[in-house]
Amino acid sequence: MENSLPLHLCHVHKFSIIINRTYTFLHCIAIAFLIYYRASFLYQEAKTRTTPLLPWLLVFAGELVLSFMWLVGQAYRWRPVYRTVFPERLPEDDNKFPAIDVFICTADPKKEPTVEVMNTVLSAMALDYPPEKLHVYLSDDGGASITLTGMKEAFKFARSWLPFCKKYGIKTICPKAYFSSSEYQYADSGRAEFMEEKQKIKEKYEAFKERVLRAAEKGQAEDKNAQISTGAHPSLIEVINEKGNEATEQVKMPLLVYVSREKRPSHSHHFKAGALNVLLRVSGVISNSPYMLVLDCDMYCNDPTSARQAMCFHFDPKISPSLAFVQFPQTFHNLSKNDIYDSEIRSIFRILWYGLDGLKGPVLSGTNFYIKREALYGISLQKGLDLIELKNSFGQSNEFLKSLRADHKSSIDDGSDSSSKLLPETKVLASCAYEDNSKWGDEAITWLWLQVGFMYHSLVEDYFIGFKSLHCKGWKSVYLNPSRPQFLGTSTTNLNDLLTQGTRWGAGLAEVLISKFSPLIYGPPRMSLLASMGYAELASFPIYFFPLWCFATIPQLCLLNGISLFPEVSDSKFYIFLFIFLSSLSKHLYEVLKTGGSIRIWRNEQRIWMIKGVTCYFYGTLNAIMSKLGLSEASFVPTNKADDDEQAKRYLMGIFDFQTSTMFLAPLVTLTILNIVAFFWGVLRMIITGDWEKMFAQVLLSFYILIIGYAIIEGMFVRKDTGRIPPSMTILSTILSVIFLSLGSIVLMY
Ligand SMILES: O=c1ccn([C@@H]2O[C@H](COP(=O)(O)OP(=O)(O)O[C@H]3O[C@H](CO)[C@@H](O)[C@H](O)[C@H]3O)[C@@H](O)[C@H]2O)c(=O)[nH]1
Ligand SMILES: [Mn+2]
Repeated sequence: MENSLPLHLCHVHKFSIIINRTYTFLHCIAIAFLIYYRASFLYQEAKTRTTPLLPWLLVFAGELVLSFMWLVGQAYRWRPVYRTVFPERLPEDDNKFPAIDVFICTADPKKEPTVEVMNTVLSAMALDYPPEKLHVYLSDDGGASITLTGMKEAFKFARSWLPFCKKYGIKTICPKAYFSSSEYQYADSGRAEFMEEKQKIKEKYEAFKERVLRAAEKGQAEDKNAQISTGAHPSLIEVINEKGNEATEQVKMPLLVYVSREKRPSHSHHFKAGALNVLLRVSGVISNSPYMLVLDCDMYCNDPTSARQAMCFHFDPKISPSLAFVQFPQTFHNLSKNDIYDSEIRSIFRILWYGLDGLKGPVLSGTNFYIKREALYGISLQKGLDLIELKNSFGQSNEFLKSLRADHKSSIDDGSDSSSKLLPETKVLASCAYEDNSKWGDEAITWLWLQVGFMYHSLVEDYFIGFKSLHCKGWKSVYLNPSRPQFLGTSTTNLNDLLTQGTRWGAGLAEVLISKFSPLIYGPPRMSLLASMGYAELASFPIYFFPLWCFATIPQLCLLNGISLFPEVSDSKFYIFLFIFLSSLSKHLYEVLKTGGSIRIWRNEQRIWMIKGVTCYFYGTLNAIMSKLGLSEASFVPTNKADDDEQAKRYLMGIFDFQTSTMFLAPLVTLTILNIVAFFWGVLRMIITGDWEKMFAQVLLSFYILIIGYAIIEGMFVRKDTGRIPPSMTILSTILSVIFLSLGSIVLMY
């Protein structure tokens, strides 16, 4: 019986497909008309033209970029699919399950508080999976003693926490979340024994937390002058489970390993991708599980069943051979109902990934995925392998090379004491020099199979490896978004963090876009055109800066100079523009509403798209170009996961916090001022001349920008709190707009 029932189902959403394709068709026709209208202007004789060429060309270029983005984005709308799984149909015998290594990365104990990181560790240890098949590795790029101390404390607490979760079938397996959730308050509250035990565990948790916090305070003082500030430290690997204690242990515990790789200023450490590659090697010689779960340090497991859910796919012989990973969405515990910054990155996880799942599979999303080890090694482990080739690719460690053999038994399986025998080897594997003369992270395409691990080419290592090393090589992925969030993380909830993160993503994506791995060039020979288009839209996201800057400045400048850029309202061609404008807005609104959103969420998404477009996408593209020219170096500044009360409060109340750098504020405020001036001038002009048709489109555009960006006007003129836009910024931006207007008007005259 067991075998006849499917482990998972895939539903194609027919209704969405019909709506989406009809919309694509109609919008396409309208865009064709638009292009025809703009292009025919160029064939007019110069003398008969009523509009100067330059602004016309700029706006046309902006429209072309927008149309291109829209077109490649249709890939996501072509065939969205939704999946369900039936973990209860998996084999009952624990022995049949493959082992899983969990990789958790942390980098900076100041930005990533140790107690939170340990909560993630504890939640991963408490996954509903045979404990002897679960191995949890924490990579500590900060090399901070507090993290190691924290792990030892966490392990002690896990001895009580894991049995408690198991005994009572606790769903919220992250202790911090559990003790502040309703599951704690109400579940099973009738049973005295349960309540008593729960109280005891809570006390133990509090004590654990206290110890870690105290150690952190002490550690901060010690670390101040030590290695952590220089970013250099030797490698340190420690297996936390004390050997010999196992017999006395009441419950079996998953293996817990601390890994801090060596860091030297002379060696580029390649940020998270570098950390993950070290984890791959170290775990390779210790547990060598065929599957891995990758987690950011702030992404805790919110449900014990994700591993079994993922296995529903990895167990299916029909799709398993080509399946690289199962991706769960990133979901967050700190979101406000009025998510003004779109911290949820809503469209990605609620719309786009379903679309890709119907083509080739979702993009690897950095965290929350169960991936096959073999897919990351870039070779088929079954085949006979040449030793020299292997050393050239994987480095010199014989122990590690042994782990590549299909018949290899990991040191854990064969019962040998991993901590004493293998630790010297793991130190070598975690050293800076190990990757010299190897293919780890290498993006060269000299020989198709010669790339190993996570790629170093881009700051969005997740996107890049998913594209280049997995999907382009024929691997597939699936997207699973069950109604109960399986993982919950901390999202950026203030403007400064959001834009800093956005700039990093923008730079990473633009890096890929302008490289030889640009999805539209590198993709189509290796995967379907539609899937390449999906990847291309993401990679091109940063270039939204161009149309957004054009549309926030050129029509306004022209308006102030009495130059019309769009057809008059009485001209039938005006309706092409109106149709395109309204059709894109309403399609966006439809998608938001269909996925459970509201008009307010739609407004928030429009606004944050504009804000990011003129700031971080612009700077991201700039960074990518600079680093391509060798003028600057990439940097990965981890986001802040410690809460700032004042900023968090503002976010929860839906109020923008403008405490960010001039670099981000100046463009926002300048463009807003420019649009205020243009709008009022335009209205005045309409009233005075009585001719409202000629400039209607331009006035409407400014009006739209102003109502969507009203929060900025409020920040400048209405608010008095510390999160407002400082008056000095308003003055600076006014000066900038005057300069822009004067220079622009001079250029327009020629
Ligand atoms: O040198 C570094 C820098 C970062 N990290 C870790 O990488 C993770 C992600 O960093 P975070 O600061 O949270 O960045 P986000 O922008 O929130 O991360 C998103 O974007 C990254 C790519 O830019 C992906 O790797 C992440 O999975 C994705 O959640 C965290 O666990 C960090 O500790 C390291 O291990 N080493
Ligand atoms: Mn993060």
